Amino acid sequence: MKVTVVGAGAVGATCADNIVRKEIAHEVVLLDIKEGFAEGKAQDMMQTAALLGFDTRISGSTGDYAKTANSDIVVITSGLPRKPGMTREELIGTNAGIVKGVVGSILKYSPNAIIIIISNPMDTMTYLALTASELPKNRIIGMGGALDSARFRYQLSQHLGCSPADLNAIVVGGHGDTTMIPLISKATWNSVPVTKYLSADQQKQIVSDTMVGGATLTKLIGTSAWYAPGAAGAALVETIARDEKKLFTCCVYLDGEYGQSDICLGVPVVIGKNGWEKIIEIDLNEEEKAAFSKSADAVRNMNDVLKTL
Ligand SMILES: NC(=O)C1=CN([C@@H]2O[C@H](COP(=O)(O)OP(=O)(O)OC[C@H]3O[C@@H](n4cnc5c(N)ncnc54)[C@H](O)[C@@H]3O)[C@@H](O)[C@H]2O)C=CC1
Ligand SMILES: O=C([O-])CC(=O)C(=O)O
Repeated sequence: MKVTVVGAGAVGATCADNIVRKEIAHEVVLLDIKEGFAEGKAQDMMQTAALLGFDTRISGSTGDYAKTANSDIVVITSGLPRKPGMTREELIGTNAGIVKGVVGSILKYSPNAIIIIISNPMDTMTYLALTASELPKNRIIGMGGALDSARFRYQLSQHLGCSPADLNAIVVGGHGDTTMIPLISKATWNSVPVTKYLSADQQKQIVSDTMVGGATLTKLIGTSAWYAPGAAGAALVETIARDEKKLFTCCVYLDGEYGQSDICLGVPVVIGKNGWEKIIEIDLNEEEKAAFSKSADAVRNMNDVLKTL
């Protein structure tokens, strides 16, 4: 199994580090356009092998896509992160060109790769990657919901005083401050609905803190987060590499599911060796359905911006 991570910045390097530590692939290539940056980070990670005892090989490359040839999975993290006060959507002008170029270069050398998109605005970048590449829809996966769901479980665990591992909770819809939908009505703590233990005010707080999870960290750190985003990217790589058939919320192409078409949006999917293999349609209540449709409208408006660039 060979994995390429494009973008050796905060998210890309963390994702690669998780992949090598867990020996998810036998070979990892880290690629960046900044001269020497990916090579340096790869060497630094490789020097942890003797300390941590893993056998994965990681190497770096400055823009030489030949080194990524025959990758099974490619994670795209290249592009600008937002600064405090910005929305993810504001990154579209710069990141669309980067993502489109990277997808083209990757496919020249790895025509069979499954591609995971992390660069923001992620829902629109996933749609762009799919429409520009014309790959089968199952091979393009946007990473956002896996992260947002982990943040939702974190927020719930803080209020419930429990382990996030004992919680089952997902976020669907877009990966934007106002477009994501934490499904609190469906969240359970060891199969008991969490709503049984939380006041209406607490529930409201948890939902809104989850939605601005990325913005909150961007304000605290000065740039956007990377530990959980990198770990979420690696979790998707692991599920594909090991054909685990795990359920994650991912941004995938909808063709009538959830009442939406010609859009990539976050829904629960089964992930395995073929990429995303099956969309799971859960029953949303009226409020959740309305939120999903509003989220789709906002993402569709961003997709329309692509035509003007
Ligand atoms: N979908 C999600 O859940 C998340 C998305 N993100 C997004 O991921 C992206 C990366 O974030 P960070 O790693 O924090 O940024 P960063 O600035 O630390 O790293 C980005 C890297 O991309 C490289 N790059 C730029 N153009 C490139 C090209 N054409 N080819 C190869 N490499 C190129 C840069 O040199 C830089 O090293 C941002 O767009 C950010 O908004 C970040 C966190 C979560
Ligand atoms: O907040 C950002 O801009 C980066 C991101 O998508 C996240 O951490 O959720």
